[in-house]
Amino acid sequence: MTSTRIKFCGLSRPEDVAAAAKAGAAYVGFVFFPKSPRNVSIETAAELAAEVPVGICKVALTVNADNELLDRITDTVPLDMLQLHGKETPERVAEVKARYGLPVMKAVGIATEDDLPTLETYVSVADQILLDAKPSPDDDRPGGNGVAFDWTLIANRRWPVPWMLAGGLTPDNVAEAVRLTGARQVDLSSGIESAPGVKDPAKIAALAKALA
Ligand SMILES: O=C(O)c1ccccc1N[C@@H]1O[C@H](COP(=O)(O)O)[C@@H](O)[C@H]1O
Repeated sequence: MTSTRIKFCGLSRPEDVAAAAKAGAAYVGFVFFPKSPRNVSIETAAELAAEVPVGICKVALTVNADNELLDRITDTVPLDMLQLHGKETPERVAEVKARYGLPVMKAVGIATEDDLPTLETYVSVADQILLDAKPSPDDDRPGGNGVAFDWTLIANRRWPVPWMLAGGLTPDNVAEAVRLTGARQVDLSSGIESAPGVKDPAKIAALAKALA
């Protein structure tokens, strides 16, 4: 069993949940963002969440969600964490955390050294931070694009809250990413798919093997 904690994100079918659990998932993520090929309805997410074994953290990923959407999600889906993957400010992160009483993970896009100070603005309000590749202006979603950032930018950097590495990770590159960055947690979505939005059980198993 790997010591690296894995988040399998963008699950949309019961068999995805089963494959992630079998591979030793620490977290599973459900995407609530209509522009994503991984978008699930609140009802589907509730059904999937009910299948998640005890001990695996169930995460709802939203992008600039308002309270009305977050109310509906949290009223219906049994969750353990909220992942904010948009342009939410530190004040909004604090507001969401207080309103829902759930741990919050804030995603921050990284492209160059200049993006690193942004991380510091969230460490006092977020329970975890997630370092993802910064989307390009042409991307119609802020994550799940299968793009990696330059991992050497964060080699030997540490933050006072738990953090997760994301962006373009695959079974083929995840071990090197962990070695270079020292990440103890990784988050994958498109790298474990056979087509956009379709999780591949063989890639999920290969990912776990790559970190074993
Ligand atoms: O997965 C999506 O479609 C998505 C949509 C909007 C925001 C974030 C999204 N995914 C998250 O992005 C990172 C990196 O994904 P990938 O492995 O490069 O495909 C990860 O945290 C996903 O959960």
